[in-house]
Amino acid sequence: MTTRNITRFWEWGRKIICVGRNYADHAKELKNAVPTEPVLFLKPPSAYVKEGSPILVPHYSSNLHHEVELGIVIGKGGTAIPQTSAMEHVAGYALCLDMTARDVQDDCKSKGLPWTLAKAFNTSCPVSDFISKEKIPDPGNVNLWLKVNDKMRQNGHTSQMIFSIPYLISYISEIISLEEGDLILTGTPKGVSSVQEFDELQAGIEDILTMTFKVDRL
Ligand SMILES: CC(=O)CC(=O)C(=O)O
Ligand SMILES: [Mg+2]
Repeated sequence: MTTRNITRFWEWGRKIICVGRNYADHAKELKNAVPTEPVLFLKPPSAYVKEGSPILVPHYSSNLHHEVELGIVIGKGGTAIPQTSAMEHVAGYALCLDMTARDVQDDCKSKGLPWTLAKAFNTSCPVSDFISKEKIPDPGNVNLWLKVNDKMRQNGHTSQMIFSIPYLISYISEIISLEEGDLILTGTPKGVSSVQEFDELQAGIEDILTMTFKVDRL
C-alpha cells in the first residue's frame, strides 16, 4: 500500500477552495463591494503547477492577472468545524497564486455567469513547497509579496484579511466538507496586475520561502 504524504498535497487530487475579496484594498481596486460574507469559488486539482513548470496563459485570454495568496493545507477533515477548533484541522501552509483571466472574469461578471473559465484553467494555481505549521505560528500576521520581472507589484499582510482563517475554515466547512489534502486560498491583497508570455514572477512569504514561475503561452 502506498502512503500519501501531506507535504505533497498537490498530488492528492483534492479540491482547492478559494476565497475572493477578502482584502478591502483589493476589493476596492477592482471596484467591488467589500463583502459581508466570504465569496467562494473552486479550482480543480488540474490547476496545480509547481516551480519548474510554466504558468500558461489560456488561449482565450489577453489579460492574465497574478494574485498572491496564503494557502491553508487541511490536515484533518470535518464538517461544520467550530472556529474554536479550526486550527487543529490545519496541517500547514503554502504560498499560492490565484491566476485569473481578468478579461474573462469581467465578461462572466457582466453576464451573470460563473467564473470557471477565468479561474479554473490548467496552471491557474501555482503553489510553493509545503510550509509546516510550526514555521508560521500566527498565519494572520505574515507578509506576502509578489514581483513581476523584479518589480514589486503586491506587498500585503494577512492581518488585512476581512475574514480570519478560523472563521473561513468554519464557514467553508458548513457548506463544503473539508478533507485531508484540501487547500484553501485566502484571498489576495491589492496590486494585482497583468502578466505576459516570458514574464518572470517571484513571490515570497516573510523570510520563510520564495518561489519563481515563468509565464508561457500554449
Ligand atoms: C475579484 C477576484 O478575483 C477575487 C479573488 O480571487 C480575490 O483573491 O480577491
Ligand atoms: Mg484570488
